[in-house]
Amino acid sequence: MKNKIAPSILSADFGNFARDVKHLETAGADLVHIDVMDGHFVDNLTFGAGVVSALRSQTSLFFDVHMMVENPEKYVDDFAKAGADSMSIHVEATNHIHGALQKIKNAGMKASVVINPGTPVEAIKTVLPLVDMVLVMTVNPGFGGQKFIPEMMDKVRELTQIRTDKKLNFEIEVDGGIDDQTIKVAKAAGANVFVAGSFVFNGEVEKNIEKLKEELMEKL
Ligand SMILES: O=C(CO)[C@H](O)[C@H](O)COP(=O)(O)O
Repeated sequence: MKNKIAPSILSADFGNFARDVKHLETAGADLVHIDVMDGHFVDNLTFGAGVVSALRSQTSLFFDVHMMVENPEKYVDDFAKAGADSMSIHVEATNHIHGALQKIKNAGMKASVVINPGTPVEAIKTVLPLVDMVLVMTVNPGFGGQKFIPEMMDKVRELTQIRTDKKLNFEIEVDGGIDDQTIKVAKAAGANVFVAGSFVFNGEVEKNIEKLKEELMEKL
């Protein structure tokens, strides 16, 4: 599967949000990772569909929206209208994960399921045939700048094996603490979509994305 770098705009300059998002295209990003937080599912608040809609005109890059909100199924139509290309929802955030993923697909977006560090792969086994991507959190969600949890790689390896055994096609994304070292560990385990916030936005964005891509090309 193609390796993709997905900068998390949680670490962008909120005072120059449009400029930072626009810049990601020329800086070599493959996706824009957009962290939506509601102050309930996680202890932080960010932005909603209105901001996504405003950013849509800034770039043609794929909008990978990560919903850290309770009952995300309530917002599917709003984000589809705002121009989201995919919506990732937590299995821990809804009683209706299968129906919520179907709703996302019916709204014309790619559907992705997310598991927190404390949640086993077992919890999402029944929806794997339905999803375009699985997001394995490599930190507890809510804040950027946390340390990568290496034990999560067992889950990435387990998902890679299930995908082969069941002949499924979902991508595997990792999110949290991804830098020029941990990206290699995640790739070796089987991930192909790498979310990086602080590593990308701390310093020169082009150089940081280039560094991550170089590390992906290195032989392990
Ligand atoms: O989902 C997130 C937090 O909940 C962020 O996308 C993630 O933490 C990225 O930030 P960093 O690369 O700084 O760890």
